[in-house]
Amino acid sequence: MNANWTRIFRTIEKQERLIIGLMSGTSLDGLDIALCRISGSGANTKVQVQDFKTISYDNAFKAEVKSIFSKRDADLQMVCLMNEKIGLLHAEMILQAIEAWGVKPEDIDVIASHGQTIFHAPASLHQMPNYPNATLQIGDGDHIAVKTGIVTISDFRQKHIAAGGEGAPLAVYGDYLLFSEKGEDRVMLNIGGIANFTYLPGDNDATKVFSTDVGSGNTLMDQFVQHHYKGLYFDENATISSAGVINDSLLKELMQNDFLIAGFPKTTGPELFNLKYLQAAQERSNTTHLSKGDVMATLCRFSSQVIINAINKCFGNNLSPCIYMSGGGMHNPLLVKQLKDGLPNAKFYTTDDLQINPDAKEAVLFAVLANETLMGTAIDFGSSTGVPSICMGKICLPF
Ligand SMILES: Nc1ncnc2c1ncn2[C@@H]1O[C@H](COP(=O)(O)OP(=O)(O)OP(=O)(O)O)[C@@H](O)[C@H]1O
Ligand SMILES: CC(=O)N[C@H]1[C@@H]2OC[C@@H](O2)[C@@H](O)[C@@H]1O[C@H](C)C(=O)O
Repeated sequence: MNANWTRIFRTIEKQERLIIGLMSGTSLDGLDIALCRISGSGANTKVQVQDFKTISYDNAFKAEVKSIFSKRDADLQMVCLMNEKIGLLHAEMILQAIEAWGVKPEDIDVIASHGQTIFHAPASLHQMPNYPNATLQIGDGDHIAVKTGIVTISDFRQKHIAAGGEGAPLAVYGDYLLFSEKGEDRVMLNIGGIANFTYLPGDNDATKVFSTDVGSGNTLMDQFVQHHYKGLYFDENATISSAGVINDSLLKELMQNDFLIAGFPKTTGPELFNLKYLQAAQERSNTTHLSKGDVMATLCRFSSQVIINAINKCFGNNLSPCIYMSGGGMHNPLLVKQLKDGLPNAKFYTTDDLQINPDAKEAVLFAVLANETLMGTAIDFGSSTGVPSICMGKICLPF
């Protein structure tokens, strides 16, 4: 038998597995690396985050990824080259992180690699008859496995599509396994480039659980800042947006999109929410003359309003869910204030209150998905929620 399988069987038999979860999201800021101790599986999963680090991408690399990111006319050779380059870079970053933590590669059982999404095209977005839901993550897992010598599970989203989903959000699985709590209606709200949430009903009924994207979290604000403010990558602490004035006409036009009124679950990306989307809304509302600060103030309000509307739609205005935030947008004070003002009945927390560092949460969820790939059994999420009962990921062997 190939010795890789002996190793995988030993991993499966262990009481506790050391799994590295990786996430590199739509913000393209860097690679999140979470070293997780995971025991059990399914509803008995226990995770302890032993170490966490985000290793930033340098500007030249960000520019390379941006040249092919969510672009319909991307250079195909560059896509091909970047598939290898991202895999190699992620492997180097993992080795750098574990060296800093004093951990040896042979102590790690598995790496769970999300890769870098470069295009997300659910049927609702591409609107091409006779083509399925589609999504593409690059940064090949074999490079990570070979360079680190660690079994790597990668490319989680394809199985979700094969089983009838849109390839996202995958947070639903880990959120359900780690954070469901009897007696408490929970919303696990992640404000990354795209904002999404998982609904966890207090009766723990898996058939009611779902996860959905709601719209732009930070991506429109980030894109606007990067385009108009030389040298800035995002609106740190909402300095720019706080100084601007919300323009109601522009806000109203930003809210006019079929995606925002479609039912749950649904997914999207910067393929929809981009500077062209903003430009079209500005033209429709005659606000192309608006100051940069006022545009930023309006974009921040747009992000908070789509989140508020989606949570209200899920709970009705009178219910009082507990909202556990994660993702970079929870560090934006203006956005969070608007959420709190707009959802006065909700109680706000962060996943820190559930012992998971909010910046690490998505990387941890991929570690949990890899644990399920090895150990899990199907969970019945019912037929109505768009959450297929499956294990995901491709196993890449080191030799
Ligand atoms: N102090 C801060 N003030 C304002 N915004 C912030 C702050 N810190 C982080 N952010 C926002 O968070 C973003 C990074 O978020 P995050 O790392 O969660 O994104 P991501 O993982 O790439 O997204 P996704 O979940 O869509 O894949 C930054 O680009 C910025 O917009
Ligand atoms: C296709 C893709 O990469 N989608 C990401 C993105 O970032 C946030 C949102 O859009 C979410 O749908 C998803 O990531 C998280 C981790 C998910 O699948 O749950």
